[in-house]
Amino acid sequence: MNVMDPSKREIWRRFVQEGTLDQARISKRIEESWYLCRQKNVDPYDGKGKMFLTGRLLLERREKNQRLLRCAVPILEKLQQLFQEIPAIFLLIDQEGYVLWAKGHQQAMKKAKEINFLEGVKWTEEEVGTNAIGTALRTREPIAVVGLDHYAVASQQWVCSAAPIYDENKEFLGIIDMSYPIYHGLSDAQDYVLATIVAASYTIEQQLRIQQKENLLELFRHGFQMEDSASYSVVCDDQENIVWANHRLRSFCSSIIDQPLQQFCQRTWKVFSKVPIFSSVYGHLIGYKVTLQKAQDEEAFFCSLPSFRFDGVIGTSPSFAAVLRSCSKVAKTDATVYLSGETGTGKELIARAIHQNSLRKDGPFVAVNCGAVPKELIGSELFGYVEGAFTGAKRTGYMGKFVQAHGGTLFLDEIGEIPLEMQVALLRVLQEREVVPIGGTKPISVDVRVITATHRDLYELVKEGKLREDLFYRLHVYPIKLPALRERKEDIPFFVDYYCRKNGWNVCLPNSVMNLLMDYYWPGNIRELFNVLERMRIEYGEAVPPISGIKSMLVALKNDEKGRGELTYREQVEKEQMMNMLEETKGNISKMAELLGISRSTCYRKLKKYKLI
Ligand SMILES: Nc1ncnc2c1ncn2[C@@H]1O[C@H](COP(=O)(O)OP(=O)(O)OP(=O)(O)O)[C@@H](O)[C@H]1O
Repeated sequence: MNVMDPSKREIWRRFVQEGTLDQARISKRIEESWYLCRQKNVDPYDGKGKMFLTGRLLLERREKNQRLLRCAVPILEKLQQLFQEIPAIFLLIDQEGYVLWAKGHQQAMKKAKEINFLEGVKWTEEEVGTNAIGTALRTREPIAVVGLDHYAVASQQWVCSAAPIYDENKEFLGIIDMSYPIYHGLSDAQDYVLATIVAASYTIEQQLRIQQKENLLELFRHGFQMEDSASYSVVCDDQENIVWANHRLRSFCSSIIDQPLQQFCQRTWKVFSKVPIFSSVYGHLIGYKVTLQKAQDEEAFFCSLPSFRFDGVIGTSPSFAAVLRSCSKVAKTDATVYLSGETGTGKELIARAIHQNSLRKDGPFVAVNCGAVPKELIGSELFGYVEGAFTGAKRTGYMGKFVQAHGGTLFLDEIGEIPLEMQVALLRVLQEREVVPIGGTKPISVDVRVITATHRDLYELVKEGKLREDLFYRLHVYPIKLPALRERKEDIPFFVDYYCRKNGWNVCLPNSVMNLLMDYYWPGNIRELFNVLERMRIEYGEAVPPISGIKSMLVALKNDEKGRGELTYREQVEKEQMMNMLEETKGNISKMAELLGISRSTCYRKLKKYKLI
């Protein structure tokens, strides 16, 4: 049918004025659309665009459709060049009918402006009546709408051809359109124009597929770099669908690929870090590198202990879960707790957790490392002294740790280091709940819960004659044994995650490094593990640490440890103190001796003994 066919105007007039339609003279698609427009109360005498997106909203919509724009715009621009003699415009429309992009011949753009056929306008059947864009949007089929096929007068001077675009998953993305005001040079050319538009939409779809494959390859490349990561790592596309998962995660869950990240995580996993990945060719966002953490075990554990709070790593080991279970039971009571466990296993942290979960939580928590206090001062440190009690005593006297802890908890670490003569006094305080400061006569009542700890077996100390048996029974009321780190190796990755999170260390530790950490003996336990991680952080920053470097770090540590093994606990504490002083005074021995309150020659002797000079 000729675009100018005058009989068509009569068909249209009779439909909009009298409601009758000569169906033989009009295509099925147009007929269907006209009825729809009438049902939706579209004004046939208007049809100009009315619904616009403002600048920011349009930008957001373009952002959302950037993938489509990136593939379609170069092809539409190519078409425009090919048709440059013709006063036409080319448009890209999103899934909801908003014009994302429009460009064309100046003359056609001017005419389009008169009917608000511009970027940002909503060009659907409901808004402007039957038109190629709106009808293709509804039917998802290519269509040419010519002159009086348009339901509303505003577009009746136009010939428009539109075709839908689908992505690789057959999902509808939008429409491309070529429109021109009725033009004699192109009469009856609408079929050819439509064919061109359909071919262009096919080319865009191919381009989308190619880019999708390129992006996927790039995402995989990022994934392969994390294959050996000791953490649980995934790579997602820009829509946050998982496209790749590392070996460690795949060994947990085999059907992870293609799942939306959020759906996969649910309550079992937590996102630990999420780093965007940009295309190396076009620079746009193509996905994310995501590190996950297991949430399930901690959550499951807390479900069974809803009221116990522990601000540290729990992990998945049954041995530590048992420790926390005991803590949650005893925390509610006032019983004296005895914590045993090697150095650095978290005894102090557990003592604090018991305090924080007890009724005394608003009172003080006072910790004393009995092994670090000179033997002759332990009495005054614990029980205090009155003014002028001994030479060198403070003029004001000193409130001992028992009194300081009144209403709260006193944590006596390395209780085995308390000299025997002081143990009698300690026993009395524990029995009477009163302290008499050194040099004083008046007892002071103290309401203190006592938690003690040693890194040695308490009963061995009794057998060796270093601990009074009666004191042993006073202290050994509720014993809790903390497992060594080597007995809870499965928790090491959780400690590593915890350390990284706490220190903002964004590193990808390969499996080989994590295996080394898990195989090490860890005589210094958690404290030592954190020290090693600290060294790794200083040495390698966010670069992947080489296995050889970590190996030699651990060998050096082992050698250090051998030397330390020959020292008593007190000597170890002293050595550590001297090392710190040496650093603080920058090797000035006179100053060091002065600070330590010992003679220069004693200082020399001790430095030699500990092989520090
Ligand atoms: N479960 C845990 N989660 C996080 N950090 C922990 C945990 N357990 C221990 N740590 C950390 O390890 C280090 C050693 O812990 P802590 O001082 O409590 O051990 P300890 O057994 O009392 O050591 P020592 O016997 O040498 O006094 C501390 O930095 C502590 O914060």
